[in-house]
Amino acid sequence: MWIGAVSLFPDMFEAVTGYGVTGRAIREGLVRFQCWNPRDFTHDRHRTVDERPYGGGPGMLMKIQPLRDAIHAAREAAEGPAKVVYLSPQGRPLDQSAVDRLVTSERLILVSGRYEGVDERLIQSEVDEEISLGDFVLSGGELAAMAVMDAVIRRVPGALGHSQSAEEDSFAAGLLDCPHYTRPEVYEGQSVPPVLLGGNHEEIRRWRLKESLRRTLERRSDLLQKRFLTDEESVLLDQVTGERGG
Ligand SMILES: Cc1cccc(C(=O)NCC2(NC(=O)c3cccc4nocc34)CCCC2)c1
Repeated sequence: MWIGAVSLFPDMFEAVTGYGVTGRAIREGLVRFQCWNPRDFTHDRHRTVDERPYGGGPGMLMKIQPLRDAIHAAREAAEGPAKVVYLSPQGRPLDQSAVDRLVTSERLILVSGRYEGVDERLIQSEVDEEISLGDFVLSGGELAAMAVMDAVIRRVPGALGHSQSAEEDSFAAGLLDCPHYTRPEVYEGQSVPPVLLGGNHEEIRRWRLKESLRRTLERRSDLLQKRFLTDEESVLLDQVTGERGG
């Protein structure tokens, strides 16, 4: 997989390219990453990347020409059709289904905004889709771009090696994760659920699934609305509902 980023702060991406599973996937060449800074595509002495908004108002917008030229440079380097994603609060909220869709595009170009954003005509002419990290104010799109990179790279076959995490399975299956426990057996007077100490793997699997369903019902019942339940999950959810006096 090839990922290009367009950002005024390329060094920020070290947080993903330099650490953990994502860092290793890039180091091992499973994923190739390159970043382009619009400032390198300016032609004036002050290397200007921002511009006043028509109609007045506070703040600045990103200048069209440096951004457009940086995106075109990324397209050229992609050496094939690339999906251009603009990270923006006006975008479709990022969720696992969006991640699973993005990972099918062999080449992604992630564009991060700064200042108050970018000219709408740049979005119309260059951007395939807008994605949002959530409904809050950020200083730039880079953290959103890195969240997309992390989630997408984890889904590249081979990136997780043998340590496919349990979280991966449960959330990818549309449920919240079950509670986890490790040593010591008693911590501040609280002990570990006995089933986890018993070594009966089928019982442990069912307990974890039931606790995932309980937690999802308690904290994110919206996730249950849009998820098909297997027979086993329906039975376990009924038990949970009964235990809640629901
Ligand atoms: C709710 C709301 C309404 C209006 C503006 C803003 C806001 O935060 N505007 C500032 C910018 N925000 C983001 O880029 C950004 C923010 C949040 C999630 C994101 N997911 O991707 C990119 C994201 C846009 C241009 C530069 C930074 C937020």
